[in-house]
Amino acid sequence: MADDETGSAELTGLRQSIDNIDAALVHLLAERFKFTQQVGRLKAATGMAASDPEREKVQIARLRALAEESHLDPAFAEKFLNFIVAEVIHHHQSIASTGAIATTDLIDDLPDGLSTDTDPIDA
Ligand SMILES: O=C(O)C(=O)C[C@]1(C(=O)O)C=C[C@@H](O)C=C1
Repeated sequence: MADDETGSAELTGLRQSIDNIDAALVHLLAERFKFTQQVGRLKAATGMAASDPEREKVQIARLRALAEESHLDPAFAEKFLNFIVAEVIHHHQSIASTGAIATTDLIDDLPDGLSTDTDPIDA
């Protein structure tokens, strides 16, 4: 087989694994947002604040340590968590003020390189 054919077959195989992982990430995020939606309802019903900076500090420290163990850039892990948590807080605020997650809500201050124009919850 010519080198370019070998390379292209290998690329296809690698992309299959990447696609599987991307699918798993979407499923995991969907489950996470289902749970945070319940947290948002609980917080709204009991008058708790949407955000909890102390909890976030613990989560960031834990994820940075896990990232280091796994040879993932800890700064990326922190940025990724912050991105998700910012969206969750937005949802919590929507639930508290309207009783529902506003699908038109967008995050304005995204970390560099991250952007969204859709809501992660397909409610
Ligand atoms: O644990 C909470 O209190 C949440 O609201 C969940 C969550 C998260 O997404 O992990 C979101 C916002 C808080 O600031 C901290 C954590």
